[in-house]
Amino acid sequence: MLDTLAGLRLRGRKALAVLLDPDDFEPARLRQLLHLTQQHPIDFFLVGGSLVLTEHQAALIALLKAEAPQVPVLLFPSHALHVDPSADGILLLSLISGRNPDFLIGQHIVAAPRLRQSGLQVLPTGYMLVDSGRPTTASYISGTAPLPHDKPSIAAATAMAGEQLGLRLMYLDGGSGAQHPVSAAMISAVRAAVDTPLIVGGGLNSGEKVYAALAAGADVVVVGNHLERDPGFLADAVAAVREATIGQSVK
Ligand SMILES: CC(C)=CCC/C(C)=C/CC/C(C)=C/CC/C(C)=C/COP(=O)(O)OP(=O)(O)O
Ligand SMILES: O=P(O)(O)OC[C@@H](O)CO
Ligand SMILES: [Mg+2]
Repeated sequence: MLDTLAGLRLRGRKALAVLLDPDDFEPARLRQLLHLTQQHPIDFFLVGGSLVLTEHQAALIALLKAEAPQVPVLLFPSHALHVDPSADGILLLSLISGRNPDFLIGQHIVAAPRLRQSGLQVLPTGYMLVDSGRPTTASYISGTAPLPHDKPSIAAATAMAGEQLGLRLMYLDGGSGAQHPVSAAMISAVRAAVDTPLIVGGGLNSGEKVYAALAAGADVVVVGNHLERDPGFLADAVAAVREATIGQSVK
């Protein structure tokens, strides 16, 4: 999976990941979305939420595997308890924008033996929360301050340090339902600072915002909340990803 992501970047091919929150799992609505992905294909499912209060994660993954077996499912965990061997891989997040040891290394120690046993592909990911205009669940739950929105150079140095420590992907996240997505200036500063694939998400609720994140240097964009509310957004997001891929190849 890491090679697939690195390959996307080398070929200038942009990718779309759809985030599904187990706590919002409604099988009928999910089937409708999965049906739409046949017309508008996506690259990955991310499964996770800042809390995961319900027991729906396994059922959600089972439904994805049954109805869209060709799309890889990556866990996007907020806690060691969320390791589930029925997915294909896991974004093993280290919250490098924060200074909470539990989310830098603590949860990882608790998860390590089960993770090894699970056979999941591990994708070591430098996870950076970025201020998006209001407190987000992820920053509240992790007890960390996000990176300042208007300081691309801090984000770039943070990503650089993450890469030097061996992390293989970087994820800039404005947080679920962000008021302002991560800025183009910050995305391009991080893009210039590291060679890893770059994932960007949070508040991408229009085709224009998806395109802008990709044009600034994201390799993968994540859409969650807005798609849960309006499945019709899938067509716009897929079109924006295709356009950004074409834009990349004519550069
Ligand atoms: C080591 C393992 C297996 C887990 C720890 C993983 C770490 C360090 C997580 C970083 C901190 C954190 C709370 C991340 C949240 C990531 C996530 C799943 C975001 C999506 O959830 P939201 O959409 O923000 O929340 P809602 O549930 O409110 O929609
Ligand atoms: O739900 P949205 O705002 O699309 O954000 C997706 C993801 O990046 C949040 O962690
Ligand atoms: Mg959510």
